[in-house]
Amino acid sequence: MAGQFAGYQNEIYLQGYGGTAPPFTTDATRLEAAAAELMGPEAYSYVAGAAGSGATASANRAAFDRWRLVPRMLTDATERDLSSTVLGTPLPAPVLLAPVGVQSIVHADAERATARAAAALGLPVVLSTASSTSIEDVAEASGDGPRWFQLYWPNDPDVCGSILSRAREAGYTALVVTLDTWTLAWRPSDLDSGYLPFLQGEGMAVPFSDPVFRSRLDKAPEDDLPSAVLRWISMITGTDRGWDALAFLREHWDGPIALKGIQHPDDARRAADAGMDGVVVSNHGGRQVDGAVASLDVLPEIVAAVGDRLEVLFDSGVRTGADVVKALALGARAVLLGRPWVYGLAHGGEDGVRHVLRSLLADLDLTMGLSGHRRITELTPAVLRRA
Ligand SMILES: Cc1cc2nc3c(=O)[nH]c(=O)nc-3n(C[C@H](O)[C@H](O)[C@H](O)COP(=O)(O)O)c2cc1C
Ligand SMILES: CC(C)CC(=O)C(=O)O
Repeated sequence: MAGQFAGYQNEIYLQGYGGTAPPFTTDATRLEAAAAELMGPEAYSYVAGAAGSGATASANRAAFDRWRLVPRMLTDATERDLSSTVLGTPLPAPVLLAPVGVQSIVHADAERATARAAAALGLPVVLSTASSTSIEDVAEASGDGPRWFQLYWPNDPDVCGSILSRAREAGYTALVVTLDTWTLAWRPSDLDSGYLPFLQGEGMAVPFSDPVFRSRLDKAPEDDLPSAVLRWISMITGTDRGWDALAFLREHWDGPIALKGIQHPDDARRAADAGMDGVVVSNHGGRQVDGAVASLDVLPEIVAAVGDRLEVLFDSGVRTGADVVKALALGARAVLLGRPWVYGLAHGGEDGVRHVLRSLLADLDLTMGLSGHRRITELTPAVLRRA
């Protein structure tokens, strides 16, 4: 197990990085800057953008900086095993690819490239309902790789049931239900450019390939795109459903279910009361409520509230190996990574995503070892100090 991921460091040095594999950097900030040059300005603004003033997106990063690792010496951490099981899925490391919609605006290979890169490393993709590739096509690209499905919850029960059964059929094992985006937030950069990918039919592969959704339309999407898009958007927006409605999902999904976008311990308790298997503590990477609390700042209290009843996953702001260690030490069972691999996709399709993931895993592996930790279970709040 020694160097299972850290070996990528040697590979990079040996090939004289500067280098042969895209995207030519291992640093999250430079990666984003280089992606900005490659992507169209609208697509870049959409991916990088945040709600409002960007206060929550910045707060997500600042929260990591308030915690520091305290490395231990002579612990014999040369042999390391980062493996873990998350919502029933055995993983080589507790890292997942966060659900990210409309990947066709970033690279022509879109979700297929991402699925292949993740499968090569044994990390799960969480396929977005707003995917630009169908559930079945991504499953094929993912092959034997682990895959989960993220639901934007249609208020038409038959459409919802149809999408869920397709995902189960296609081998997606866990369901992530996103609750924080029942309507899009105020996003100034997209508003200023008037850019909303969905209105151009991007990110519609899941509903448009669904026979039950299609039966709800007067005209097929191929004949009347705007009406089909608006019909779908009207199905997934609104908060007409309450906590009781989770019973429907429990009935229609026989695998684990996690609720994404949880930021308050009482909501986490309600998730547990509703028989959910997990929550994802997340503020959607600062893309929804501007001024919302940093995701990492609420993680400890949510773990304290429900950590013994369900699995607490985490996202928003993870950029480095040390960030992963900090979130796991504060009680996260696993972390989801968002924007960085999307920038990798922009750079080099499958190779770019793989490079970003391998870089993060190598950094995580080395940070664990150099801090004196051999296993994920050794990460507790005791390995951190407040800065
Ligand atoms: C371009 C983009 C599209 C996203 N699409 C979805 C989506 O379809 N479903 C979802 O639950 N979250 C979506 N998210 C949110 C991510 O799953 C995740 O919560 C967030 O990106 C994590 O923050 P990070 O980017 O700082 O790592 C999206 C994020 C971005 C940047
Ligand atoms: C609204 C979604 C379809 C995409 C999303 O989650 C996002 O842009 O943050």
